[in-house]
Amino acid sequence: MHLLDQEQFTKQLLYYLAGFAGGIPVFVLRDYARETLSLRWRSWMTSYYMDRYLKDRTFYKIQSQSIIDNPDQRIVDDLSSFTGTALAFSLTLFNAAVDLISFSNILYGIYPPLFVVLLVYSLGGTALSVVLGKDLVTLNFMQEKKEADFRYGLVRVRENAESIAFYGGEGNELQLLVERFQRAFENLTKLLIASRNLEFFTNGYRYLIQILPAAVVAPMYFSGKIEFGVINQSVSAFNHILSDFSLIVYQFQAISAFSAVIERLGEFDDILDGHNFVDNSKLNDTKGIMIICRSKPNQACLQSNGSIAVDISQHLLEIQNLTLETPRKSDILIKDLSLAINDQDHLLVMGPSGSGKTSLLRSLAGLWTTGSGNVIFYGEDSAHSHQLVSSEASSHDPTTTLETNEPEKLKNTRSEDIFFLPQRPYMVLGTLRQQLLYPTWTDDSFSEASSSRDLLYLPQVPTFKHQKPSDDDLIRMLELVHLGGVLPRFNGLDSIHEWSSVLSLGEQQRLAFARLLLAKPKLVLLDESTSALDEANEAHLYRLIESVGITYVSVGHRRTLYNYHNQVLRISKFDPSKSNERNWHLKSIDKVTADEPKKISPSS
Ligand SMILES: Nc1ncnc2c1ncn2[C@@H]1O[C@H](COP(=O)(O)OP(=O)(O)OP(=O)(O)O)[C@@H](O)[C@H]1O
Repeated sequence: MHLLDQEQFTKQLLYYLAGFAGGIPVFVLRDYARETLSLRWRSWMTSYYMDRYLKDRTFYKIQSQSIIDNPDQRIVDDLSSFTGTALAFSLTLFNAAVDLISFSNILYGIYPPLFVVLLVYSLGGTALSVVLGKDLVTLNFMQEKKEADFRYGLVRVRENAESIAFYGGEGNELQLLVERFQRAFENLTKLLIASRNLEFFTNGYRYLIQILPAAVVAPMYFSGKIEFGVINQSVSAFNHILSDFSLIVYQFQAISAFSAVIERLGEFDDILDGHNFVDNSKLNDTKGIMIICRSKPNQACLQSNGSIAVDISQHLLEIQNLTLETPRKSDILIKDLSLAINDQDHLLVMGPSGSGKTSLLRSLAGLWTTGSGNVIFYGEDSAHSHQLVSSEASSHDPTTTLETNEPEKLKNTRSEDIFFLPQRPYMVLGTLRQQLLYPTWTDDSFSEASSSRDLLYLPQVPTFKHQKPSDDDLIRMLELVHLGGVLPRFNGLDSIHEWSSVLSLGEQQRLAFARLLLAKPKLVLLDESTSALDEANEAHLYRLIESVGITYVSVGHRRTLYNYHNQVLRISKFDPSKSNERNWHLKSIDKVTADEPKKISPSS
């Protein structure tokens, strides 16, 4: 025995210090590498999920069919915890496997039955903890949802701050928010109780077994079969193996939270892959509205029925026997509509509120496909000729579409020859330049300069035939739509503001027209796009778009709009008792104004 061996002590001290100096960088760098890997994985997954979320109008279908809650939270929080936890668990599993191999030998060498008892004990404990904690997965799932609902409530207050302030609706908002928080709070209380109950079991499981190795091995020491140090060795090996075998028991709460995250992401993934959407056309037993893009024929040719020779070389849009129904409930809005729109043949759609004017535009845009009939867009460029069918209608046999001599490709992208201006001008988050370029071009100065570019899954952005406008073009366009004053007010094109709050509705509508004039499509569908403008500005904008050769279909109520259109489509509310009658009629503007008492001229 070495008593008072200072030399050996110093040597051991130095070993310890050397181990310390070597170990610290290894541990720190291991954690750093794990975090970096998790971040890279998250970056890739986030951009991959966002790409699929925005593709094929999935975001619209999710919202309009209310299929899953809070897709935003799934992209932000769930993906982050999935990547972080998945990596952490993989490392924990790896460590446990290495640990198990190292210590199993030791314990098995000391006393094999102890190893077997430990194995049985931990398997039993794992099974019991799964039974006791089965509610935790559901509770964690609900907790994620309720927290996200509460946060979304707060975001809505921020987005609608002005309307709420005008209404003086703070009291109601507070009550609604408190209710949402309360739901999250109640669920969290249940979650805490379930965790507490599980903790009773986990702690009992952890400490009850502690006396076993000493109790079993100590008699062997007393009978002189083993040395005293072996008792400690067996207790230590026993505890290592216990925690390796008991990973599920000890980490049950983290595992149940992870399962909830996987469940939420799995659900989202199915939706993004196109499963679970309601196929309204199948529900309603109708064919669905087909949207077809074709290249324009060079000369007059026969129409598909082959009977009458019609010059369709000037056609931009043709609607054939369109019967439009609302989604799900399938109330008929428009019955058997057929019309054609030629170049510079501007159509005004009128009718009482709720008759289906906006819905007609929705069907032309492919957002609503419930009903039957065909919508054919004629484009200039055969390279852009394709059959555009929304995903609901795409389940139909493509051979049932119109006969055509041209090859038609199934594709689900919007033709750049058509532009839609929705009823509510939409302002994107970003600079004034981005507002103007939207949606035709992207301002990629940020992503090109960004150092994280390589980490992201970059979706392919379609290229457009028009060249991207220069800053001078953008400034000229702002002046053209009478928005020149906005530039000095907000310090140029690079300024970032909450544009939907800092610009008046009329200014936003003018900005939307600037986008339209920059994109110069062949055809634009305008849904009450000048409703917030004075008559002089309205007349100015209509003349501008006509002068650059854009043909337009407008929805509106004002009679001043007669001045800028050639024909009027008047839709009346569909009467189910006259289900075979059409609820629309088309008149030339001269006939309409002759029937009306007085044509109203703009004050300009
Ligand atoms: N998502 C939907 N599901 C079912 N019905 C809908 C949906 N959206 C709108 N509707 C209904 O369809 C009908 C037509 O709506 P639409 O917005 O086309 O009317 P509109 O003629 O444009 O009215 P307004 O002039 O008031 O804007 C309305 O009765 C409306 O309630």
